[in-house]
Amino acid sequence: MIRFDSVTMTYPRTARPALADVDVEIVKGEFVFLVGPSGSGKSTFLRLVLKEEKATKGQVFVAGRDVGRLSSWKVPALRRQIGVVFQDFRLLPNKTVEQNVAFALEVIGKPRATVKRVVPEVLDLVGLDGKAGRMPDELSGGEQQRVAIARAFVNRPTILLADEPTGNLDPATSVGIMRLLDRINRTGTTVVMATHDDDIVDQMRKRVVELDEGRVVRDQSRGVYGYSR
Ligand SMILES: Nc1ncnc2c1ncn2[C@@H]1O[C@H](COP(=O)(O)OP(=O)(O)OP(=O)(O)O)[C@@H](O)[C@H]1O
Repeated sequence: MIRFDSVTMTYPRTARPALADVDVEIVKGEFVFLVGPSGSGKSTFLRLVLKEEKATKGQVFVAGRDVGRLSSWKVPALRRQIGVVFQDFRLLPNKTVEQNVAFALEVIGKPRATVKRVVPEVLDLVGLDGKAGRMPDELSGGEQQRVAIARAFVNRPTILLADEPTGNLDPATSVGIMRLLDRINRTGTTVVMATHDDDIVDQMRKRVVELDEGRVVRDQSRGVYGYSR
């Protein structure tokens, strides 16, 4: 589903590569934690999957396509297959919960009848039925993250990328968010999550890929967080 073949990525005007000779293969339906110190390259890895950055050397394959060779007009179709969740939720503040989720479908031209049908389904899935009419600032952090996950998942992407999704949440709320990501993973969605949350990684026992200064230093199935931060 995602394959990095000897990928090196160096940002302009920097000396050290953000990713150096990375080889990783993630198959359909896997759940993978990306761990490593700040600046080790986790976000850069996710940006390469989305083609927000381009590999300096090597190849990145997503859903069977070499994204480096993908023409720019095909990038929206690539991104439609990928849901993304961030630490800071990134909801539209002046839209309701329901409108935030619906908007993700409207911008890709889904018919109104489809939007009407699937938005309540996904709000139910993330445990937010009854909150459809609320504004984001009327929700707790955990609820806001559920909206963000609903928005990322409403189009049923094949891949869900999460960049520190529990970074702003307390431990109990984080556990709820992880249960939800696990449930989404069990529907067959490949999940890749960058995190500093050692408790969560240790509890979930999923595959762990550890980066250090842009290199993969560990790739462990049913892994643990494994280093002190
Ligand atoms: N836009 C950019 N321009 C130049 N250098 C960058 C840019 N973005 C990231 N970097 C550098 O690339 C390296 C990897 O950064 P990245 O954000 O991928 O790390 P990270 O593991 O996600 O860190 P964190 O845990 O703090 O989010 C760092 O040295 C960082 O300074």
